[in-house]
Amino acid sequence: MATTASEVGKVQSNNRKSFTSVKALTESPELTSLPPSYTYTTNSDDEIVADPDEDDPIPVIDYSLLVAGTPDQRAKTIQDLGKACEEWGFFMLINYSVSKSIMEKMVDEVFAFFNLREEEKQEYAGKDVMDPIRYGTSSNVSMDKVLFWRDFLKIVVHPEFHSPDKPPGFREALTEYSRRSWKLGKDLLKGISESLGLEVNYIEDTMNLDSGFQMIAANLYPPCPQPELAMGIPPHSDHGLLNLLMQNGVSGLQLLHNGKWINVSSTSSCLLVFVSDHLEVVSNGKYKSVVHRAVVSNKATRISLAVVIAPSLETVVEPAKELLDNQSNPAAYIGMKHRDYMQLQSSNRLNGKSVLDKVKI
Ligand SMILES: O=C(O)CCC(=O)C(=O)O
Ligand SMILES: [Fe+2]
Repeated sequence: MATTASEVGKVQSNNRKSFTSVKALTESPELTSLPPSYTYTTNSDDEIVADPDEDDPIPVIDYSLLVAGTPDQRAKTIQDLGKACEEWGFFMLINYSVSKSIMEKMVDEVFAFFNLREEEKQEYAGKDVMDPIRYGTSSNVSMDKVLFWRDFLKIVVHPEFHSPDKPPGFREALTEYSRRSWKLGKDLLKGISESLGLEVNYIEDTMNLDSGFQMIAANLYPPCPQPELAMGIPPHSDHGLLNLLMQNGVSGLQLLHNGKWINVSSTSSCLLVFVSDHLEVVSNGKYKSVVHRAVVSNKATRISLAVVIAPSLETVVEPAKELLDNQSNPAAYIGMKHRDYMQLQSSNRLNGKSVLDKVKI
């Protein structure tokens, strides 16, 4: 009997839950059109997709001025940081302390992981959102009504470091990139604390970043035969405080900003920084986690690599008391343990800010 496209790449290994990766699907010669299970419908008639407006460009933050600028430069950068978090929930970071070679090495190793044989990758397949290493496809296969055109690898690297054993250079690249990006995230959170009028170490201390949760999420979006009918990741906001994203020079990210989907260009020389749900909670809604999605193309394979900088799993995340006032600024979110927030997210379909809405008062 002929193998159908949906069976391609389905590998049974060690009783783990196996699945068909998008990568395996695209390598099947039968694939000429999008399988119906991947057909995603948007209200595309109502949607506006645009490049950033010249009058309202995506904010750019210079990291070197934050950590090594004059007092005036640092003060101005903190102010810009606050404005970016408030108005966009997103900014591009330039002149940061992770070298291009470390980033390129990491992207190469991520490619090498996805290029392993399907059997080898499926060793890490499925199971629970709390698993330290998780290879998967779509978003949450047991919940998704439509499958998304994306394979992923998620790895928890702090407080305990984990890494797949293959490919051979992966662990070393991941060790270096995790360490550098964690430091970067903490430096940004110092500036963000100050931009809220809080002590420089406020977020670091109250979110228990000594045992904070850091996860690296690599996304692979292979070329898609009918990209206009498919979606890489549907609209969502991220858990955690910040998400630092790099990509391999192929575009696909869009942000929801003032009711429009804004294309984020593909430059690989900057890091893209997202305000995530827990920073929205801590700031009591002053800073907004940004809704974003990833669209796909039929030309090139896109890789993006997200670093989630988040409170320790046992931290109850709630609005900073120092920012609250019973009359003028009452708490707008209930407190919730980070671990419970993650579980809640995994039991919901990705859908805009639907998880954050559950902790809104
Ligand atoms: O691939 C992208 O540009 C977005 C990835 C993303 O939103 C995520 O990993 O949470
Ligand atoms: Fe995201």
